[in-house]
Amino acid sequence: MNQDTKHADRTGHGPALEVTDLIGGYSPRRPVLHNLTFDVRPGEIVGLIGLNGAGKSTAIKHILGLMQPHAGEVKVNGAKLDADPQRYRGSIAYVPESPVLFDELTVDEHLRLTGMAYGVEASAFDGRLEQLLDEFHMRPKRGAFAEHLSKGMKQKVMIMNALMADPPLFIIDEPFLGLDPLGIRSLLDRLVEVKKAGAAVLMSSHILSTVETYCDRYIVLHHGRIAAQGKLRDVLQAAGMTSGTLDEAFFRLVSETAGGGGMSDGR
Ligand SMILES: Nc1ncnc2c1ncn2[C@@H]1O[C@H](COP(=O)(O)OP(=O)(O)OP(=O)(O)O)[C@@H](O)[C@H]1O
Repeated sequence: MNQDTKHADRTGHGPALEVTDLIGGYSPRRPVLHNLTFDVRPGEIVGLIGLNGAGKSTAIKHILGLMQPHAGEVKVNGAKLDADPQRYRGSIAYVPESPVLFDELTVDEHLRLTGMAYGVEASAFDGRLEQLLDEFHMRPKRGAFAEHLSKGMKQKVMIMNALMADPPLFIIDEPFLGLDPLGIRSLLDRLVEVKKAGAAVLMSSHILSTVETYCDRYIVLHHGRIAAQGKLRDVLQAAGMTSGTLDEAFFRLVSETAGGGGMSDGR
């Protein structure tokens, strides 16, 4: 199958991720997320941005199915978690902010485990493994136990696992922490590739210049609400600006004294 149509065929024509009126948080009496509605479609990278404590990780935990919505719903690849957990979970690869690896497994073994968990065919596995080892400069470490890797190398293994799984939806939380400049470049190059191949990517990051350059749309979370979403012009408009950078618009939106926090649902 042609790379360009592969993910689109797997996901049909609907969004890879659909979040509707999501209210959520850690206690039903004190919701952290208030009526979040957004989607991520095949072939796009969407940036999720917000200050510390805005609710980005909480939103991601709801999307991953680690937390139950108080109200509203999340669909991945057209499926709700309770209705079709296999399709839901099998459609997501998640790269967390802090790497989570098995200390006693090697780099190769992690990738093999991921390949098996996501049903990667043996014929595709070897090619992907060799390519990832080269792209992330991890060939010399392929036999090393995870506990003997540096912090950035551990993060690279998490990213390589996600790329090995090659799912319709990538959820990536602050991926640049700890990565060296070559690692950041490799990741960004690959995100552009997977997007072109029809995957959907939701990426949370505080590096707004990179988010602006690489993301097709943005979601600005502020105090658990969507303060703006859409393309740069939509975010600028929500911030009361007609031109400027994402960074400038973001600053206006989240700075209480500047009268930020206006709502917009532009696409
Ligand atoms: N385990 C938890 N139990 C209770 N409240 C939590 C828990 N984790 C986070 N919170 C609260 O939820 C709110 C949103 O936090 P969240 O971790 O989603 O923010 P974030 O946007 O990911 O921030 P950061 O940029 O710092 O990672 C904060 O008020 C935080 O204190």
